[in-house]
Amino acid sequence: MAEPLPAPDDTASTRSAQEETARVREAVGAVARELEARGAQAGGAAQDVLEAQAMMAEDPSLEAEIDARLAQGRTAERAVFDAFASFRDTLTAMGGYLGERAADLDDVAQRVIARLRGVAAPGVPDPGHPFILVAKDLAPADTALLDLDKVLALVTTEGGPTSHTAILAREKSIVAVVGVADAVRLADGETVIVDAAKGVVTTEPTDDELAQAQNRAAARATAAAAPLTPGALADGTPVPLLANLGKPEGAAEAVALGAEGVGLFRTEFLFLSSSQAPTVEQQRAAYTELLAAFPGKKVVVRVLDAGADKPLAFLNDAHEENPALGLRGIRALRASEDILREQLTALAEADAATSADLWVMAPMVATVEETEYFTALARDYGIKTAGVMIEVPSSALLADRVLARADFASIGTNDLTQYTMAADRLLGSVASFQDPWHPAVLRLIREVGAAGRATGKPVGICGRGRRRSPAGGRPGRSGSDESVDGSHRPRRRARHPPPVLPRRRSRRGRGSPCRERRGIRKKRGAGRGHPRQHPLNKESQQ
Ligand SMILES: C=C(OP(=O)(O)O)C(=O)O
Ligand SMILES: [Mg+2]
Repeated sequence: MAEPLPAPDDTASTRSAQEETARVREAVGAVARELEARGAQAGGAAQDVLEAQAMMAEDPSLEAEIDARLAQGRTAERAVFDAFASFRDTLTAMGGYLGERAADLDDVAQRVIARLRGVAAPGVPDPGHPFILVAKDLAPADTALLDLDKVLALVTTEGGPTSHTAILAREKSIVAVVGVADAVRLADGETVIVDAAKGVVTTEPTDDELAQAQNRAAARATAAAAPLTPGALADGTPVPLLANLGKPEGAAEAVALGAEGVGLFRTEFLFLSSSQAPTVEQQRAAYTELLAAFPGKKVVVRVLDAGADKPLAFLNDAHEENPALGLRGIRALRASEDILREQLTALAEADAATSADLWVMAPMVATVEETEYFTALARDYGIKTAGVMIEVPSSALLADRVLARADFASIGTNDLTQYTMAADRLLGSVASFQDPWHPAVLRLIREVGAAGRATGKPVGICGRGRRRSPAGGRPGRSGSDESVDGSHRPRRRARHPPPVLPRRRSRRGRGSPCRERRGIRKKRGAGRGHPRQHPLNKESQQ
């Protein structure tokens, strides 16, 4: 990636405001179309991200900001530069997920300015051989179309867990470690090992370390190419690998990757992209498509989990200071029971039309009483297997009593960690607390496991925390309910919000090769300048 373009001079334009406006419109339109085209080429989450960037480029508020500057006699380049910078500051001040969108805005501005100047937009360099790309951050448009034969791994000095670089790297299984501030000291041509599983970049590796890294990468490549077998622990204990899906379209890929069923199907996608609840018919069609892909297999569907990171105006438009502690999940559904009843109707109808083994569960259940409420209602609608998610410490602590009423439980480690550690899962500044391997979280999980054993009820795990064990990214080796699909990445919901008045969005898609805010091992003072490439061996993900 080339250096960012120099800031345009702040001198008065020699063109008329109308001429400059026309130039800006042309450049912005061209950049937006190019981003859309790149998105269409990349598909998946990248498409959503790039379409969101295209929307950013053409945001009316931004246009007004640019026009105001043009009216003051600024050049098109300077007006774009300043208007985008002002938007960037707004987003940065908001922090967290939105703060991390600021980098996306920079990329759009750079592209528009490059267009206005008639030069190429900054992009990924091509040194003509495989290399490790070290950059401040990478534009989604570049991450989405990275040539993975050339780019062995990616290290960024900026960006957090919810940066688009991180999200897209996960989707493309790019070995990546983001937020490594010390990486500015890496020098061109230096050999390093990028270990995304540990989140560590090792400089000056010894021959032994290099050999070990190469062996691990080779072992993972072999595992990835091995025939699919049912999920099992190393000692042979069977643990079915169940997919984690956010749309029925992900089912075919999950099956191809060895999914033995579905451990979590998030139904939000049907709701979050529209201003009103989908009809029973629409829902039935979606659920039928999903269930039809898994004949005879277990498919766990979660009823709508709205609120907090997945706001739904038609369900709850009240302002809440702490939405994660507010009317969300089963609480919100209970307050709008007709929506829950319709969803259960559609699920029961889809179940009747297919031969999958449908299990239905409620999100954010905090009490025994809520368990009773949901399971009774679900059974009224003919749902044969009704359970709850354990993602609030109270239900983990009462798991024996919860499981006495439910047919099964599924531990949602994302929220269970958030609530146990009192750390907003969307907030980059407390991301280090979002560790499902924390002993406090593990203790709660042990409670639930013990309750499952005592009651003879199945207990699964459907959160997507950081995996520690090397699973080779191969579903059949994972031995857990980890996702093999990842369709609940950013594209899991409506289009990305424009930069003004954005909506909070959840981040998902963890358990990936990408690691955040990690360090450099064996630092050494090397020259500055970025980005740099490092021909080297690739240390693969977990
Ligand atoms: C699976 C979970 O639910 P979500 O991530 O959708 O909140 C969880 O909380 O672990
Ligand atoms: Mg949850």
